Amino acid sequence: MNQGGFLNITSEIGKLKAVLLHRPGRELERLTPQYLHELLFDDIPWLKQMKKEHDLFAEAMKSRGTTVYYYEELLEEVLVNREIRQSFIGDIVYNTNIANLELERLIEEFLLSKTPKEVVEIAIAGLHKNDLPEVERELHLVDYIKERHPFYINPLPNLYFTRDPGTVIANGLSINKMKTPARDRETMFLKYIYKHHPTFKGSNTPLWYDYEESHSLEGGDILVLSDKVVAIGCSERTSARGIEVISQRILENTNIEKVLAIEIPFTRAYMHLDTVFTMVDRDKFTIYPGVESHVRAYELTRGKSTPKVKPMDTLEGALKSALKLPAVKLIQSGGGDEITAAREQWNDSTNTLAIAPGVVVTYNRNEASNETLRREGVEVIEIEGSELVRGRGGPRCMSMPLVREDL
Ligand SMILES: NC(=O)NCCC[C@H](N)C(=O)O
Repeated sequence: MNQGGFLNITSEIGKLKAVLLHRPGRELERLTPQYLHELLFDDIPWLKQMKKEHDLFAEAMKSRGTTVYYYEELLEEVLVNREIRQSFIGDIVYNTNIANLELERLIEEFLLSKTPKEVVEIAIAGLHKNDLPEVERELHLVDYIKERHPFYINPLPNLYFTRDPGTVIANGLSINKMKTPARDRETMFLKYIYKHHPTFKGSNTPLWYDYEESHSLEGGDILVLSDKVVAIGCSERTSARGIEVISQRILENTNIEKVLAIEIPFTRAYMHLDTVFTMVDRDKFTIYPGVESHVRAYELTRGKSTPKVKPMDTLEGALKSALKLPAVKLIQSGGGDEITAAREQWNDSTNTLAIAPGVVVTYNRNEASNETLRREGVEVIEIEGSELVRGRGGPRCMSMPLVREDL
């Protein structure tokens, strides 16, 4: 069924051929202590170092044959067309909640005077109130009340976690519905790329989910385990109904026969399934031991209008049965020490990115977890992540695979 189109993801571990990234930019320099929580950060990274680390991350993939695409370049190419640019600017302004038509018009005019590159930059880094040229206008109540908020357009510091707004499943794309307002606008960019970029558009690229739907679904929760099985975490960010809706669609329209819904504790430290559990080889997974006993798995199969649900006894049993494997290995992160495991999980030890079967990219700081993976026969490519990690995501979070070789 996977024919035509550019996108193809039929596993978590097939050789990675193309990936979508975002190189951290000026949006990170707009984080202040006051807005950290709202913008889903716990700390303020150093951008210059972050960029170096991100470039080395991209290089690690390129040197193994992966083509790297960047959000800002694709968007810029799309926005060269004036009509599309106008519509994009209209959508950005509409989504700002400025609630003042005159001001909205001024911002729209300001953005229309910018080049496609500048528009992309503002769309991602935000528009500080000081950046809009002063014009005489009557002040409305909303101007006074919202006066202290520094931005007309909020920055999107989480965009470098490209995993979350979009997910390729089989030959189609899910443009996800983000749970929090801080990340809402990220998904709109993907819609423009999907609709208008020559590499991505095409009638044979189905859309499995749309950000305009009502139930949250984030990419960090979606793991394409094989051409027949997808796992979706039910988490702080991804709703049970969102899982049902997308599952029924992929069960009806692809070769996928089962979706494993994996319930994890709803808490910030484990915001998505991939912060505690990732696939590293055909029958190997890494898992944060602190979460193992709290995880519940449900097997979903195609139903009439919504999937049939079967609760499973254990995660291990559910994986074995769905993947039709005689055994699976759950590799515990942290090298068997409870404190080390918790510390390293906070720094994304279990957020591995497989770039081929049994070959993963991880942060070098998670020494015990990396060592454990190696002992289990996994090749570990370490990258520096002292600044990148401050946004609370690892190599898997920072990548949106577009094309993998089938296994
Ligand atoms: N897949 C992931 O777990 N992504 C990490 C997202 C971190 C970001 N600061 C967030 O809270 O959404």
